[in-house]
Amino acid sequence: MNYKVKEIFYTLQGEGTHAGRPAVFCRFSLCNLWTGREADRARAVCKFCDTDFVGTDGEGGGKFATPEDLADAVEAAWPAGWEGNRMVVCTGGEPLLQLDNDAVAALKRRGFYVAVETNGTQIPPDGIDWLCVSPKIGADLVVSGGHELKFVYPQAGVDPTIFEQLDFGTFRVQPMDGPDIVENTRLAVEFCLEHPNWQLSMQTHKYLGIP
Ligand SMILES: C[S@@+](CC[C@H](N)C(=O)[O-])C[C@H]1O[C@@H](n2cnc3c(N)ncnc32)[C@H](O)[C@@H]1O
Ligand SMILES: Nc1nc2[nH]cc(C(=O)O)c2c(=O)[nH]1
Ligand code: SF4
Ligand SMILES: [Mg+2]
Repeated sequence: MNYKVKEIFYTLQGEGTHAGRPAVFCRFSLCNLWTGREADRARAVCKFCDTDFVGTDGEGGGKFATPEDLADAVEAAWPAGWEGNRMVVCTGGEPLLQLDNDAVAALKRRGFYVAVETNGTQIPPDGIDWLCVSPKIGADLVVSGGHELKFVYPQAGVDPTIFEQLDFGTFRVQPMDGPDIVENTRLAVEFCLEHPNWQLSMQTHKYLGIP
């Protein structure tokens, strides 16, 4: 596998259960639900993406020929001298188009807690420590369980409670960023207050002004 990676950078996990935790982000190129080109956004399955995942030209990005090369690049982004508390968030684009058993194993050999952000359309590899699934209306959800379900809300008028039958440890709504972020945040708060088995996920990095 030749891994194509847009960028690798060190920051705080901004979203979900692990918000606030230092982590290396490995953003894989490519997604199956959008080309990443603005000209294609209106006809994409996933139209609200907030991320540039095209190419390999970001900070720390590139093409990595082997799992070891990929894991070396992730390790190089972790602060020198810190053996403990290592965490990597594999995201994208859609990371599970590329992240395979060997890459997860190589990251774990370097002591990383391996978290994944996925749209749920691909079967995950073995060994993932934290699987966060963010379903997209209009795409086939093939993952039926994980640690965290994080539904961008509101989305196509769909009631998030349809996902409650799935086997996830925690259920969250995350306000859809874009022109309606203020109203979407109000709606997400209201949804949680009316469904106490759901929690709010904020994109805290956007408020903090960090990547
Ligand atoms: C850019 S995606 C990459 C990982 C994967 N393709 C996915 O969709 O889960 C990372 C996270 O950002 C969320 N996201 C993307 N665009 C968003 C937006 N406009 N507002 C809020 N969350 C968004 C996704 O749902 C996902 O949870
Ligand atoms: N700080 C920070 N936290 C994040 N959590 C999920 C992200 C993503 O793009 O997948 C993300 C991101 O882009 N930045
Ligand atoms: S599935 Fe994820 S990476 Fe792909 S377009 Fe949607 S939010 Fe962006
Ligand atoms: Mg992001």
